[in-house]
Amino acid sequence: MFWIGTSWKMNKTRPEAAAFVETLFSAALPQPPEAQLFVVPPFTAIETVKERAAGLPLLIGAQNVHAAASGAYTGEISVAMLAELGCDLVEIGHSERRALFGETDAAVNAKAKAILDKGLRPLICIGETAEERDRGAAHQTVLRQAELALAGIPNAQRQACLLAYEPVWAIGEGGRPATPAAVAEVHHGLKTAFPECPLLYGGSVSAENCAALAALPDVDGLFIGRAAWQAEGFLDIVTQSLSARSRQ
Ligand SMILES: O=C(CO)[C@H](O)COP(=O)(O)O
Repeated sequence: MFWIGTSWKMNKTRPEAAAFVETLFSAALPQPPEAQLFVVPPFTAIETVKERAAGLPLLIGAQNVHAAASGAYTGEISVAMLAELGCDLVEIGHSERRALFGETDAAVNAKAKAILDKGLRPLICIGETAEERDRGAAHQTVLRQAELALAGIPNAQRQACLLAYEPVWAIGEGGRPATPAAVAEVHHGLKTAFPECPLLYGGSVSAENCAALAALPDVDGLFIGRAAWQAEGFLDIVTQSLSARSRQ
């Protein structure tokens, strides 16, 4: 199955989220087992997306969670609260959360376990910085991050864990897209070490490079930011990626 999703980061009001979903109804969306589509709205739009997307083959995620079940954690949200909203998956370990909000590998591991305990899927982001790549430590960095994120999680449960390789230098406006060759190399190493986990690529995925990335043998999905924030862009990438895979 090929996974294709987008995180909206801190973008979209509820009307904007509803409009995105409305556009998806005008397309014939692929379904499992061919593909699994997902969107990861900000917390405030999750319920809107869930309600408006009823009947669509679309999973809904959240962008963060606290590992504790409840308690005095002002500003935080538990897995049970996300499950109650109908979330299917929770993104953790994104480089922006690691760099801007101090999310550690230990926190990612605790969150992954809490997410799995409630029957949701963790979407675990990993990726090396430009400095780590330049000194030849890209493989070592992502293998360490994945190992720490999955520590103590048995193989049977790892199948529910999505890994997203997102090199930090490839993310966002200032990012430079990773070449398919660079993605293939890192994905091969990760797939060899963690064969149970579906492995997605993210970081400047676009209409221009999605087909080449989707065609790579160790890429089980694409995790898209800016290029999929408009529904038309998302649908274009879905169509191109799946037809690239069908040509393999
Ligand atoms: O999280 C991401 C995908 O949703 C990632 O940060 C990539 O963002 P993009 O570079 O804007 O595609």
